[in-house]
Amino acid sequence: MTTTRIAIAGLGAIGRTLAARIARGTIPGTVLTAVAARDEAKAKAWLAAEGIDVPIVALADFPAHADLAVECAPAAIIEEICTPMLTAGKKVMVLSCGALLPRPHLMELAKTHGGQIIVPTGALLGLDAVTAAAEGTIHSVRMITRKPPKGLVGAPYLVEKGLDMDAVKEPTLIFSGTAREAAKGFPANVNVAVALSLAGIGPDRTTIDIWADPTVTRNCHAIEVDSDSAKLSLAIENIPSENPKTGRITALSVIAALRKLNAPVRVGT
Ligand SMILES: NC(=O)C1=CN([C@@H]2O[C@H](COP(=O)(O)OP(=O)(O)OC[C@H]3O[C@@H](n4cnc5c(N)ncnc54)[C@H](O)[C@@H]3O)[C@@H](O)[C@H]2O)C=CC1
Ligand SMILES: O=C([O-])CC(=O)C(=O)O
Repeated sequence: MTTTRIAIAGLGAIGRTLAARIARGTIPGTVLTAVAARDEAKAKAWLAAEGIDVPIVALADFPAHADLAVECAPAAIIEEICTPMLTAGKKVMVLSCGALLPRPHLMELAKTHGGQIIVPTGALLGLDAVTAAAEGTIHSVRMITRKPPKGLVGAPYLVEKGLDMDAVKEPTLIFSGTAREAAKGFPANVNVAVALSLAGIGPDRTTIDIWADPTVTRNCHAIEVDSDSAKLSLAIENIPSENPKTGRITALSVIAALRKLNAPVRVGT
């Protein structure tokens, strides 16, 4: 079996789950060869406590260590992670996929050097069926997201509009627009809408309503797709991880995607 050397950028809610699983050897065909962290001392202590023996390296040095980097860091540093790997013709699995929209040059870089940007299903569902439907004609894609107000705190859109999530006492529609606009206003909250748009009809035709809803404890996403091959009605209720903005299933989606890389049997598109 081929072995893919993996580097992880960001040891937060997603990165730590992922690092522990790969290092334990539970994903055949993968080996953890490097990590990058903002706080090196904290990362070193965590790696030691977990018994993970892997170097902490600069993002620029990832290509020397890995075939594939998993980006699970703040959206703002996507360039620092993707540029060296893609220039070296390597692969990057991107969780902060909303940050790809204003940076089409990263996709060009992948094309020019024979690298690849992989956007996993992440905290969503149904991208298999949406990509299949996109091979025919999709008429519309609509998403409705409901999150507990604390899962939205800090979003630039809320800051700009002066919306206080502590003051929300009943379900409140706080945003309605395209996936592209949502990615700008909520870069750490609705990467899922961008993944959906990239699978289907693009960020300017995919629409999303975002509700701050104190009656829910999970991050809930509902999707309606109308196409010439199928009508899809999908829903997922994500249990938040230690990061209230991020569903627990996100790291598991990355693990499932990594397992498929070199598996002798591969299920799903
Ligand atoms: N595509 C999807 O379905 C989903 C995407 N996400 C996105 O994935 C990303 C990661 O999410 P979480 O793990 O929950 O975030 P997190 O905030 O728990 O972890 C991010 C980590 O990156 C580290 N970091 C910051 N600057 C760094 C640097 N220069 N180099 C290396 N590490 C650095 C931080 O110290 C932190 O440990 C976020 O952008 C989030 O919005 C989250 C959930 C679903
Ligand atoms: O976990 C979720 O429900 C979705 C999320 O944070 C994102 O799309 O960035």
